[in-house]
Amino acid sequence: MRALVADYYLGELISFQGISGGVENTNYFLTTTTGKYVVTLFEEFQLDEVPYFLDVVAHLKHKGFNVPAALIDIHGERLREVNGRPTIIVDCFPGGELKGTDEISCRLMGEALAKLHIAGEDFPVHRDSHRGVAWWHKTSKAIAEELEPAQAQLLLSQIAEFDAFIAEYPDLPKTTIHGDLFYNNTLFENNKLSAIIDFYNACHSWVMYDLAIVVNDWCSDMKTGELDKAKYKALIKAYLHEREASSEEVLAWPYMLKIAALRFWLSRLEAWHGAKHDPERLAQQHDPLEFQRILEARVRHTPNLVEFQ
Ligand SMILES: Nc1ncnc2c1ncn2[C@@H]1O[C@H](COP(=O)(O)OP(=O)(O)OP(=O)(O)O)[C@@H](O)[C@H]1O
Ligand SMILES: N[C@@H](CCO)C(=O)O
Repeated sequence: MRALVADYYLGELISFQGISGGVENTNYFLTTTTGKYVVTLFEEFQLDEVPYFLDVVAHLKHKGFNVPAALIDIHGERLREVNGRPTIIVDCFPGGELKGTDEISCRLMGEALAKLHIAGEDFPVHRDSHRGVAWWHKTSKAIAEELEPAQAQLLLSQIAEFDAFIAEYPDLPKTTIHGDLFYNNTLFENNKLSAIIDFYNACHSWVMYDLAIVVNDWCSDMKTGELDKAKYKALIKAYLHEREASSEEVLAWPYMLKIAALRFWLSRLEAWHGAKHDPERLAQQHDPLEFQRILEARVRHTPNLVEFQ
């Protein structure tokens, strides 16, 4: 860490500490004589895959968003390799993670998300998600064999339903999306949204899909999967105030809520199965059942998008 810090304009190393909680990357809080930073070692990407994500963040920062752009080292580079992993250093933002969501934070998130979607429209690189359509086709087939018959049927039938829908609407609006904007990827300070972090699932995809990812995490009761109507209303109303939905997007909404729930059910199942022989890693995994319950709840009932417009 001392050698890494010496290659930046960050003064002297004072201390560093691993951040627990994340499941995709290795992160450290870093304190130097010039301030506080976060070091991220990417565990899932090769060096040449990372610049896309750094460019997305730089684009949004340029447009005024509080997002963690990679710092430049003394060689003029923003991306390095440490222990064989692509590595960056970013500013540490003030504020903290929410313990849970409420109507006020949902309203702030809805407004910020719409602005983020508009700002992402002119980002020139259109990269598909590494956990998008091709990934969920392949992974669902492999995972289905490990599931109970009813679970496998839910997984495969929902993908088939989404495929049939999307084939009818090939021009559904897309933008540069965050792709993983759970409330633990935001920071709040004095009841204000102070930063959006962890853009490493960003991609070019459906706008409504990203909104559905956010709604499923921010507005669901994790024990039952059901939507909290007040949070849902606050988030959707604030979003639609900033960015209107087209008639096709309104039609797509129920499908997007279900496929967004399925995507996280599947990634959690994949991670869980990958870690099942390693108790330490298994204990760190997010619970796949939470997103199975959300998917089941959206299959039982999908709310209307426009009733608050
Ligand atoms: N720039 C930052 N400023 C302040 N805190 C940060 C910053 N980056 C990360 N953190 C803290 O570190 C935690 C983990 O970071 P991050 O979400 O990027 O890791 P991750 O491994 O991708 O996590 P997950 O996979 O669970 O989303 C965040 O929840 C946040 O509390
Ligand atoms: N937000 C993801 C983990 C990181 O991508 C989840 O809760 O499954």
